[in-house]
Amino acid sequence: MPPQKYITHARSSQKTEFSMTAVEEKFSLTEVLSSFKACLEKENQDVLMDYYISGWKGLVRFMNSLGAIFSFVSKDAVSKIQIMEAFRKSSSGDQYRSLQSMVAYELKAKLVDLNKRAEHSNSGCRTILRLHRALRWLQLFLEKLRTSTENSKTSVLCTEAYNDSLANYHPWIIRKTAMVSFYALPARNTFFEVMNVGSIEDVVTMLGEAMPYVSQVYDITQQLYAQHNLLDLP
Ligand SMILES: CCCCCCCC/C=C\CCCCCCCC(=O)N[C@@H](COP(=O)(O)O)[C@H](O)/C=C/CCCCCCCCCCCCC
Repeated sequence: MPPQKYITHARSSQKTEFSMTAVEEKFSLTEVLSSFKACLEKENQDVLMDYYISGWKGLVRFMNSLGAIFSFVSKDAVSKIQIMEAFRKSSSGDQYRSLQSMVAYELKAKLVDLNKRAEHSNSGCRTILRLHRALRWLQLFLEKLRTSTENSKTSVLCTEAYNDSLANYHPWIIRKTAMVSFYALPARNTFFEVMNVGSIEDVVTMLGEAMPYVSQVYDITQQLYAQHNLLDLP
């Protein structure tokens, strides 16, 4: 259950195209981020796959509401989500209950291509690594938004977050395409509106409360992958 303060204030009179789409789809960033809190199993700090996937699905819904220009990004995220859902539904689904159980299972069964993509080109470990890197971008971007000022440009915040995270893993052509698409991002105030959380102050409060959970999921995953030398999977 999301914490009490995470109350969504559905807005009835949004004016922009971005806002209308988000309202129609009932997107609330609060709910999406609460999936990342739910990921964390209390007893042993395992990261639960179903909530992890659910968090990503919510983010993709949000991204789709930003317009077709971001479809190249959401298509890639969707295909990775689908790979993980297929593993979860497969006969080995229980092994994919958490990121920890997935790593243990795939490594033991030699289901991960460690040096070159070959027989197991879409392993769970590799697929989650791509989403994990993107989670770092999200963490940086939302923190920048949280601490931004009225004059901050979302395209600049997004570019900075991208350059400090995902860009390090993308070839030139993807980096250029991503940079161009960032200019199409809505302005800061519109962004805050489409989050569907409430006033700017409410958004800042919500992000301050929710981001530590996203960071915890990121840190635990990073440690897990580092421990097993999986941070550079091809
Ligand atoms: C109100 C604030 C809320 C923000 C919500 C943001 C919603 C974000 C949703 C999804 C984030 C992007 C997920 C992208 C996954 C990228 C994984 C990746 O790196 N894939 C590449 C490598 O995969 P393989 O080829 O090795 O299988 C792949 O090549 C990438 C292709 C697509 C380009 C990705 C560009 C990433 C830009 C990220 C910024 C998105 C900006 C959206 C702004 C809201």
